Amino acid sequence: MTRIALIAHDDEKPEMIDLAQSYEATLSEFDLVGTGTTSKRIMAETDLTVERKESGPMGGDTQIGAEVAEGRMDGIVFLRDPLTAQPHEPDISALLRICDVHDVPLATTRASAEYILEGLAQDRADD
Ligand SMILES: O=C(CO)COP(=O)(O)O
Repeated sequence: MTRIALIAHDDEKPEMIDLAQSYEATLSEFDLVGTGTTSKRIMAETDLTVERKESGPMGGDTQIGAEVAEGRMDGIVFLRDPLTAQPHEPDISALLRICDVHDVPLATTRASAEYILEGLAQDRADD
């Protein structure tokens, strides 16, 4: 099953919720995983089930990066806050890097996320 990760920094969580609500039917066909607070918010505000990892600053990005390294992840939506420094910046950089290494689709904006979700849904329909 197509497995994707949903991650959003605090300022981007409203955008992530809006994306999850807009694409709820599509996302419901996927196996979803996310960082702690992002997952909790999505589950509170949609009917989606998201496997909860640790919160980002506590290692959630690293856990998701490990799944990328293991070849378990088909795509990542990571809505980053480009204007606020994060204490776990090394973890964030590592996640972006490991997606590059394994050529896993990674969206860091709403517009690119929509392309990835639609592309993965199309791949699924073609299977
Ligand atoms: O910090 C994050 C990603 O780097 C997101 O973590 P939360 O979803 O727990 O807020």
